[in-house]
Amino acid sequence: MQSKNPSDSACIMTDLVLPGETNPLNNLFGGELLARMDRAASIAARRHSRRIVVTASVNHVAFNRAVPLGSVVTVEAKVSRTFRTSMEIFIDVWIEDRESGTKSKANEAIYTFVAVDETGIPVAVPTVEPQTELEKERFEAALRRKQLSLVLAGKMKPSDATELKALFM
Ligand SMILES: CC(=O)SCCNC(=O)CCNC(=O)[C@H](O)C(C)(C)COP(=O)(O)OP(=O)(O)OC[C@H]1O[C@@H](n2cnc3c(N)ncnc32)[C@H](O)[C@@H]1OP(=O)(O)O
Repeated sequence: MQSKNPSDSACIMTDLVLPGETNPLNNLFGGELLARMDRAASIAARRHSRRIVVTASVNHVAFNRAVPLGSVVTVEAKVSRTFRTSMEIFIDVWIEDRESGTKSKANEAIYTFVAVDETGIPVAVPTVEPQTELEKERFEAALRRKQLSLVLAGKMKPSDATELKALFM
């Protein structure tokens, strides 16, 4: 299977924050942002694998900044690393200043998707070749994050998490 670049499958979705999508403080509701990120990430995973993909895990979400009503929000999802059947997707969320048009980072998240066949059985995906410094950094740290996610899900024994153990030794 031929390796792909993260930019080959990147998904960039830009949309407004409307009144039905906000909390009592008139900021974007967290669940709405999670759904937008899930959609963008699933498109990137599907483009990369050209398969049916399912969300296996939400590994990390940081709601660092509130996103006010009326904001123009850009959700950018890229494959950061692949394993046999799973893909780690990194999502950056940006808000656009109305007057200057400058984009500033509001939030980020990391999701894991698995490619499956028509019966839901996991299938192999192409590898990814990071190109930029940021893509390389994210690629390098992804195995650690995968092991942490598997340990937290009870799917890996902490004693088998070699990359995690290496952090503390
Ligand atoms: C329930 C919902 O509605 S959630 C929203 C939509 N998502 C879904 O419906 C997915 C439901 N879940 C599933 O279908 C299955 O659990 C699957 C396909 C995600 C995984 O199936 P499993 O039988 O666990 O398969 P398997 O053990 O082979 O794991 C497949 C891959 O997922 C990875 N994986 C599974 N769980 C996790 C996790 N919590 N974190 C990180 N990776 C994980 C495995 O490490 C493996 O990766 P690899 O092949 O790249 O090494």
